[in-house]
Amino acid sequence: MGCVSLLEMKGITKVYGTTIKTKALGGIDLKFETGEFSSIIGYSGSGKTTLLNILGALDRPTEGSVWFQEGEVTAMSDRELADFRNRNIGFIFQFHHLLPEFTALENVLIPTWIKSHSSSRAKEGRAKELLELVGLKERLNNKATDLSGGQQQRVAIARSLINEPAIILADEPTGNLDSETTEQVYELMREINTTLNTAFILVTHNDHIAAKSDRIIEMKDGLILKDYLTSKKSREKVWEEVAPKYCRHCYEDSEESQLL
Ligand SMILES: Nc1ncnc2c1ncn2[C@@H]1O[C@H](COP(=O)(O)OP(=O)(O)OP(=O)(O)O)[C@@H](O)[C@H]1O
Repeated sequence: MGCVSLLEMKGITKVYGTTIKTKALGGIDLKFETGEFSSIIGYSGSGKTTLLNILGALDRPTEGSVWFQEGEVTAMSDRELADFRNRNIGFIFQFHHLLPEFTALENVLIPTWIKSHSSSRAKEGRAKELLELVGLKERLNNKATDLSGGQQQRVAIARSLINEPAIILADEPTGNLDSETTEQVYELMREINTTLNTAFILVTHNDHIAAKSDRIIEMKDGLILKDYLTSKKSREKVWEEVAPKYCRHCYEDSEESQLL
């Protein structure tokens, strides 16, 4: 049984631990399509990161299956998984995991050291183009440690794109950035989404970013509480419903907002 969506999970559960067990995901079915820009939201401990890690084949579910187009990801060996991830999925994390002593250009090229289909000159050319796309044309040869937090995250975004993945998974990509840089990083992800048709799935606590997504998936206790497919027109309406729980600015003093 294949799948026609870009990425699909069927009946996914995840239990951590052997003696003390924590059920992080309680049976999830989700489909993601090419070019979708989705945000996963929910309180701390609701299972967002666990879900993202399973979607990205960084972790295996306890039960259920994950499909990428026609192939079953959960049936792959660890070696096949590593190759699958490298070819199809880009990752952006809150802490960008750049190699500090390497330049911006070298950091972007790291994923290509494993996947070597094109010539190194072509790859370097593409890495330079991507660094230009993220506004770092003048910083190619700066070491990662000599860049600001926002610039480092831009390098991480360029790096996530180097193997032309169909999908980018981002866990709190703006978690440690100020609001202006957050907005710039969001705009950049959107530009990539529209120009390259790359699907994005973000785990975010940032209500501005979630509010602008095409789709908002709300999790609670390891389950999908709601899955809002929004058009530009309906986005405001959806957010009016979701915001009372997640919008820090609207409900700064509420007990629930402290959990975010
Ligand atoms: N490696 C692990 N071992 C044991 N339990 C874990 C592990 N990772 C997560 N959990 C538990 O699984 C549940 C879901 O965690 P997860 O990190 O997916 O939630 P989250 O919604 O991403 O939270 P946050 O917003 O705080 O990052 C939580 O109860 C958490 O304590």
